[in-house]
Amino acid sequence: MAVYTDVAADELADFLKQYDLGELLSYKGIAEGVENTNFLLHTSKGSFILTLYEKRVAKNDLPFFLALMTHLAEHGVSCPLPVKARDGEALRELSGRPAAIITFLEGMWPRKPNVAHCAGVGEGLARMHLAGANFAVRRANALSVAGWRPLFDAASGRADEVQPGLRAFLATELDYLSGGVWPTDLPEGVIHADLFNDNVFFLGDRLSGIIDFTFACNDMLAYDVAICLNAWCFEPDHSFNVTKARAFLNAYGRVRKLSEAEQAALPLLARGAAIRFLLTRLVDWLNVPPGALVKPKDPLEYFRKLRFHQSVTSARDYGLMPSGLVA
Ligand SMILES: Nc1ncnc2c1ncn2[C@@H]1O[C@H](COP(=O)(O)OP(=O)(O)OP(=O)(O)O)[C@@H](O)[C@H]1O
Ligand SMILES: N[C@@H](CCO)C(=O)O
Repeated sequence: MAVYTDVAADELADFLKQYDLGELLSYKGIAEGVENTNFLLHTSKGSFILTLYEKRVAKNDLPFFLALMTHLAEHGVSCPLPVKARDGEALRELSGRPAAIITFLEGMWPRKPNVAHCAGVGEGLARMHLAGANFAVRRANALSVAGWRPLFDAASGRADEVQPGLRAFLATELDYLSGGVWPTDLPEGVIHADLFNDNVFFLGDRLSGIIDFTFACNDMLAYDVAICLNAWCFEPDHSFNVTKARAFLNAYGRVRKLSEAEQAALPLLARGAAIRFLLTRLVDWLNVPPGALVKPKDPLEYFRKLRFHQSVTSARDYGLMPSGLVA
């Protein structure tokens, strides 16, 4: 459970006086997520999510995230809307942390994603990419190639405690990916950058909402596709499910066609996406804050995914046909 920062009831009731959200009826820490502290609030005006932004989120970036959610919601993406306080500002401070309240979305994230969920997320991701096209604020991706080396440096000394040989494996892969192969000329835009199954809500098989924009940034759109291939198209035993990948990529391509260059870059982008999550998970695994109610995620899941992508020779291995995406 990710509650790094506790908030007392009277402190929260005081905080809510800045809003027009009625009386606080109840609140509780949310038993999911690893990055930030989240509370579910019930007030006399409805249900809301209160987020206290923690370690990996830079305060300067928060206006970007909040403005992006507002922009996307106004352009047809089902995502939370930041709630403004009476002074017109959504970004505030609580318990010494930057904090914001956002609207509550109905739905459940799929614990066992099926092919229909993968198609839903493909369509939803592409729609989000199109809706973000005219968003004017920019934020660089702090967790792209240049951001991986510091993570490696932070974790490498103890990487072999997690798995013998992991340090050397990561060093070799990092040298390869940062040695000039990483694409620089693919179409860019606003990407979610963390669209895992716990960040996509469904009602049945229908996508009902996308949450958690705290890694959103400007980067290659196809990199977001590669992140989703990693997050959605493997089975619990870590085997790649090409049926899910094909459903995901086809659904994406029906809304926004991937160019030939984007398709060709997918195996490399998928390797980059895999090492990014392997590294952040490794750092978190080795550094659980004392007393924090959080269950760190398994870094070795991404070691296995990375090994798979290293064996991929073309996007055909992801179920793509050379003639294009639309089946
Ligand atoms: N707008 C929302 N509507 C409904 N539930 C929400 C909303 N935002 C967050 N939640 C709930 O809170 C949980 C954690 O939220 P979130 O994924 O944003 O946490 P995080 O720690 O910031 O992220 P993560 O670890 O996924 O990067 C979600 O799984 C969901 O149950
Ligand atoms: N989605 C990330 C955690 C939040 O960044 C992971 O599964 O490693």
